[in-house]
Amino acid sequence: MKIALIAHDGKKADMVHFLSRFRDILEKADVNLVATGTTGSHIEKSGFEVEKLLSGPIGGDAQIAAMAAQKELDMVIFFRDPLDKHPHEPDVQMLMRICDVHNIPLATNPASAELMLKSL
Ligand SMILES: O=C(CO)COP(=O)(O)O
Repeated sequence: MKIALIAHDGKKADMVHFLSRFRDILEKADVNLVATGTTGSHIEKSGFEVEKLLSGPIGGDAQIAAMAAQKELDMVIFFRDPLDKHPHEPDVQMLMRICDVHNIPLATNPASAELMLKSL
């Protein structure tokens, strides 16, 4: 089982907090984590093993979308910051579209991500 993790800057602390809350579930389900670069660094610092891709604005979101299109992901958790602007918004939209095209579970906030993890 592979889960992709992405968080905009204003949501990185929320991502780390969220993963810490569900550490048990993630370990029991033998989940492999992959993340965009800066999100991945934060996650790593909190004690998780995670594969780090490029930072989002320079192609990390696109890399995650490519993995989703190739059916390499079981789930995507993307804590977006709806109150901030992002220069790579087209990549963000593309990632979400690809998840829909390939019917990959996508959570964009902690409440939905919690429901998805509890289903593991
Ligand atoms: O920009 C992002 C998502 O759109 C996240 O990228 P980083 O994890 O590298 O900050």
